[in-house]
Amino acid sequence: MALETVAVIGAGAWGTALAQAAAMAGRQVSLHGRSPDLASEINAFHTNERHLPGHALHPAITGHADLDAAGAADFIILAVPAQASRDVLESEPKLFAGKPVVLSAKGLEHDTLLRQSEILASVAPTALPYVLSGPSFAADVAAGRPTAVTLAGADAEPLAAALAGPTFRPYAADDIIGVELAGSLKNVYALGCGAVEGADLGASARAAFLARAYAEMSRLVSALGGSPTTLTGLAGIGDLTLSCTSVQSRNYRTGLALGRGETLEGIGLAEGVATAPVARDLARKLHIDAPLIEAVNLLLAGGTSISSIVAGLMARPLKRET
Ligand SMILES: NC(=O)C1=CN([C@@H]2O[C@H](COP(=O)(O)OP(=O)(O)OC[C@H]3O[C@@H](n4cnc5c(N)ncnc54)[C@H](OP(=O)(O)O)[C@@H]3O)[C@@H](O)[C@H]2O)C=CC1
Ligand SMILES: O=C(CO)COP(=O)(O)O
Repeated sequence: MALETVAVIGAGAWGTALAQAAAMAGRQVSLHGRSPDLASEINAFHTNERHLPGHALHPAITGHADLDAAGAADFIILAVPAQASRDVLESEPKLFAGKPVVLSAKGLEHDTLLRQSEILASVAPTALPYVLSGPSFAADVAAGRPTAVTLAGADAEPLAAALAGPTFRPYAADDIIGVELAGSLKNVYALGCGAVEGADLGASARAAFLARAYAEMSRLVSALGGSPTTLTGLAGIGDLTLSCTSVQSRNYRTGLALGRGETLEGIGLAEGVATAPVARDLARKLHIDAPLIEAVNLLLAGGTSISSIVAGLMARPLKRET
């Protein structure tokens, strides 16, 4: 199967960074947003100042304000926010039929509780699903800083090779479920870790939160059919650590602001806010103990102080560490 040309749908920070990585890997890239002004900016100036300021984009990237040119691409990368993926897929389902589609949003769908690959399967059942996840900030990828990610799907090696460059290293994997859940859940935990920091609860509390988040995530991944081994890799502990410790993460910064009692304006997309109630509902449905996801939901709902949320967590019955 030819993998020379790629259409990246979603010209936000991540879509633009992945377009840059694909172009640096030698691919011809069409980058599809929804603003004619942005398409003109990409074509005339090779920049995306709104979503990825300060980066010179590779000349192999062309900007588009519709999906017309995407049909000719050998494979597609979908990079719109998790709650927008269905709309985009449903707007042009034939575009995805029979093609490799790399899903890169990190979130679970409201109401349906579906993962991104489940949404793709429901809209375009013949599409070939792949999931790209792992510790990778758009600005780092676009700047050509060394980044390693997981690319999960059937026989993912050729696609990994098509995206690999001197500074972008995808590792092929099989476990779509585990990789998707890890990418989605880490955003919820990043909110919690940010809040721990924002409320000045200390570095010990943050490390405890991170370790217990890993244990909780392992329970959920196992119960939902993923492999806990996936969590030992880039998409698991790699991304959880990055997002729970770096102020570059919008989810972490959102948690920081919540912990400090500040407003959330200007931080940008924090996928964990939409995914937190979905993760809670999934855990409850499966009778999985998920106290940290419950705690983050309490925090997001407002009306309960952080100190009483933390007191509730600390007062839970003592148990063996599993
Ligand atoms: N930024 C990062 O470092 C990383 C992000 N991700 C994931 O990538 C996904 C996208 O995030 P990111 O690019 O950062 O977000 P941004 O906010 O930077 O960009 C979102 C993009 O999606 C477009 N969009 C929003 N809603 C719709 C819609 N309904 N239909 C079509 N297009 C839409 C926006 O268009 P418009 O500009 O017109 O509003 C914008 O181009 C998220 O799931 C995130 O978790 C994953 C790894 C790293
Ligand atoms: O997923 C990311 C890094 O791997 C980006 O994190 P934020 O969406 O929290 O900025």
